[in-house]
Amino acid sequence: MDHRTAVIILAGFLGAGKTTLVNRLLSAPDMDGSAVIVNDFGALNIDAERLGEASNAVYSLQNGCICCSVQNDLLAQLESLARRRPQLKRILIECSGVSDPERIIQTLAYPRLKQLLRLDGVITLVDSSHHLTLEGDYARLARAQTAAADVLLLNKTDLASAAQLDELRQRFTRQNPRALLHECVQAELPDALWRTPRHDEPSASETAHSHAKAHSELFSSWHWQSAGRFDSTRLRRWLAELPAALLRLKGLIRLDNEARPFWLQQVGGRCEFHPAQQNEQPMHLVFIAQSDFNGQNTLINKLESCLLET
Ligand SMILES: Nc1nc2c(ncn2[C@@H]2O[C@H](COP(=O)(O)OP(=O)(O)OP(=O)(O)O)[C@@H](O)[C@H]2O)c(=O)[nH]1
Repeated sequence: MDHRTAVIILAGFLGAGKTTLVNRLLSAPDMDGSAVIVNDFGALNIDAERLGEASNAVYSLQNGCICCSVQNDLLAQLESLARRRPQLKRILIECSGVSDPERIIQTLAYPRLKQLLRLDGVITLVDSSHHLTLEGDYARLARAQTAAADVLLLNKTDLASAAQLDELRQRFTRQNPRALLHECVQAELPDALWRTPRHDEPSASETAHSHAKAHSELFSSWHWQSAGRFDSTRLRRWLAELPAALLRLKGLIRLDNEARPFWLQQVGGRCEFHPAQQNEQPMHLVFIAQSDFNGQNTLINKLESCLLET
């Protein structure tokens, strides 16, 4: 019998629904004895903050990507978790939206981790409404994410057309025929797809991939904080005019006279607010844009003009 702690890697491009899936898995009945490592590319780990509201088994790795700049931190975190908590059943690794999961598979193949951990599977989420619009290096990164998958979750089917779904099915059947394809909304994943191990032991050839381009060449990220609160009408107007080169925006905001803060989520031209738990923190937002985007100052100036006067 294999007594090593199981590891499941959750990957997928920015905003595909990884945190939505982790949230769902955290409330599954047999998730006791599981831990989640959450990586965010930005300087603030919004995903870990959001998940931390639901579970105290969440560990954060931030300010870089676990597939490259904070890969050593991942190795140390995994080793420390497995040694400190040998009774741990499972570790979920939520990659940042810019991670290449093959690099994480490579990390798990290090002998000192391999004796403690076994990789059960790579689940890659795809934003079905947005995936086909990715181009160039962004499309290549998304392709690396889907190529590494044992299970491919076509998420956000509520936002995708029948033609988009058809093209995605054909594309993935061609590109990664060994992956199980599942279509869903809000990352709804049947238990059998994540409870059943699917990944073969990583081999040397499998781990010999090279990185196409450094993340800093593709993405820029910055964060913003304020002790104030927004006028919701002005903020909504600002959100409606965000440039396409801004790939992801998320964080904690306060609106008008509302007592509770909200989690703001913006991706693929869509925006959502979800109530946050009691949170004493000031507003803070993380931005991830294409590296050639140079409108950061204008964007922030306009954002600050949405603040209520104090
Ligand atoms: N309409 C729709 N929205 C969804 C679905 N799944 C997730 N979302 C929304 O998409 C946004 C991004 O979801 P997340 O789960 O945060 O995505 P993520 O992959 O963790 O994002 P990053 O970590 O920033 O890459 C949130 O506003 C979700 O509520 C879906 O099936 N349909």
